Amino acid sequence: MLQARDCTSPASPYAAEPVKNKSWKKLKTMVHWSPFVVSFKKRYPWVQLAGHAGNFKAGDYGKILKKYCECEHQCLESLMKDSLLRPYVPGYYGVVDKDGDSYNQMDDLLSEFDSPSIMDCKMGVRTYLEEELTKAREKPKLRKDMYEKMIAVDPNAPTQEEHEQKAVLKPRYMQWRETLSSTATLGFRIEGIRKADGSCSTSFKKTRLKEEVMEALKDFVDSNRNILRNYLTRLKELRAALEGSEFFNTHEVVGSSLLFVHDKSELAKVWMIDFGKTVLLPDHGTLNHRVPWVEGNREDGYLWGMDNLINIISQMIEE
Ligand SMILES: O=P(O)(O)O[C@H]1[C@H](O)[C@@H](OP(=O)(O)O)[C@H](OP(=O)(O)O)[C@@H](OP(=O)(O)O)[C@H]1O
Ligand SMILES: Nc1ncnc2c1ncn2[C@@H]1O[C@H](COP(=O)(O)OP(=O)(O)O)[C@@H](O)[C@H]1O
Repeated sequence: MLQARDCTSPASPYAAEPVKNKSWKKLKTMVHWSPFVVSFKKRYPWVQLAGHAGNFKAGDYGKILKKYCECEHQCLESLMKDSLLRPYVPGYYGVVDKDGDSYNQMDDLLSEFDSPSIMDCKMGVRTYLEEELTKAREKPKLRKDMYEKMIAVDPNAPTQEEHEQKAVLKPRYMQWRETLSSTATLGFRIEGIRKADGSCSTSFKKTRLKEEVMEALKDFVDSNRNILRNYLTRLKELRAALEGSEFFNTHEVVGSSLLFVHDKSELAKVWMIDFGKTVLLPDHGTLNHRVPWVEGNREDGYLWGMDNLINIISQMIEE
């Protein structure tokens, strides 16, 4: 597991000067935090565990700004009207313009915690939209960056042809990531963890087996069963809310994460985040979220992943 020294910094919503990142460039290997909290009474480092670099800035008190995405804006607006799911997503406060860019303003989920430990779990069996598959067939776009990311993990993963092209197609890369991790077999994967002691890791790309996931979760909560119990209660409540939610039943939820946050008071909560690839189904369609995906049915395996996550945590509590 990577230690804090392996995690690069800074670039934070609270940094006095934005770091000159190639914005939109992926951040995956970075966990950044900064002590430059300007708009908060209580000073705490803000952590971005995954996602696109340069995507976040500080918002009003207790709020953050995430680079505007129309899809996410629409979802968050609908979610604010979904009484069942609203408690499980960051409160949304509309679009804000800052320094020439537009942002979605939402609650900072870390603000109620004292030195929080954080985990990002990407939900579902599929991490790309069906339309990305169609696009890749109609207009194949070779991705050198994804080839580079692939060989960094496993130099033998690309095919002969991919080696020659030094590039791969996006769905191929995404599927490879799904089968390498627990996405394909458990319906969720750990993307990153930052613990209260400052240690952080995004090295879960090969965390695939149930036992490996359990090991990572155990380390995340420092073997504290009370915290696990609190997470379990929250996850079960969230699952019940999802099953009854109009929004959830009518949307394909892809690439969305559960953000786990706890602190030493044993307060432990989970929220749904990242709705950049969550889309309303056409023609009043609905999804079951548990049946296997076959191209065309748009199933995402979200609830199947949730069931597995709940079972794993239950087993950890019993053991
Ligand atoms: O995690 P790694 O292996 O770095 O791969 C990333 C993630 O899957 C991103 O999903 P997420 O944003 O949910 O983390 C995805 O962004 P999209 O959401 O745009 O599909 C990136 O696609 P590109 O942005 O096309 O590079 C892809 O390169
Ligand atoms: N509302 C929030 N409150 C606190 N942290 C957040 C919030 N939204 C996102 N984050 C942090 O930022 C990371 C990336 O968020 P995400 O929405 O997945 O970005 P992207 O769309 O760039 O993938 C998460 O793993 C989490 O650490």
